[in-house]
Amino acid sequence: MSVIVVPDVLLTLAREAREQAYAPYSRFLVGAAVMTKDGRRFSGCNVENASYGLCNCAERTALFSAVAAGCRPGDFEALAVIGDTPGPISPCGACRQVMAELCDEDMPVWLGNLHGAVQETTVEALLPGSFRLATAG
Ligand SMILES: O=c1ccn([C@H]2C[C@H](O)[C@@H](CO)O2)c(=O)[nH]1
Repeated sequence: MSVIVVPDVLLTLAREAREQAYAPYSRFLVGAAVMTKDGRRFSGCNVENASYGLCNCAERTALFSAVAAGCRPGDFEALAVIGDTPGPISPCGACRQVMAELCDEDMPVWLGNLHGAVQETTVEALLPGSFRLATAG
């Protein structure tokens, strides 16, 4: 079964998740939301730490929540991300690699900001030639 997902639904979820961000160090709040092909939705925010390298981005929080609920590569339909950026937010390299592992290459990714900007891209466009192991999947 596959569902039709529109950007607005996921961007709204991402915006709501952003309100939960724990970002006392950067003060840069980010929200993300992912929808599965069978219609389940998972959201996430960035979670920072005094040991800065442990900070987790909103995109990975959302995707890892989905995996913790049983989702696996191939299960995802779309992802949305929102941050307070002048233009559409640009996911970091680590999150692009995680998307490449878990999501289909042609899966839509909607990148927004608080002012209504929305850029549609894909997992492959965000990270061409991502690292893969033959054993994954
Ligand atoms: O796409 C992005 C970019 C940054 N951050 C977080 C990481 C860190 O907590 C803060 C500043 O980089 O924003 C995200 O969650 N997603």
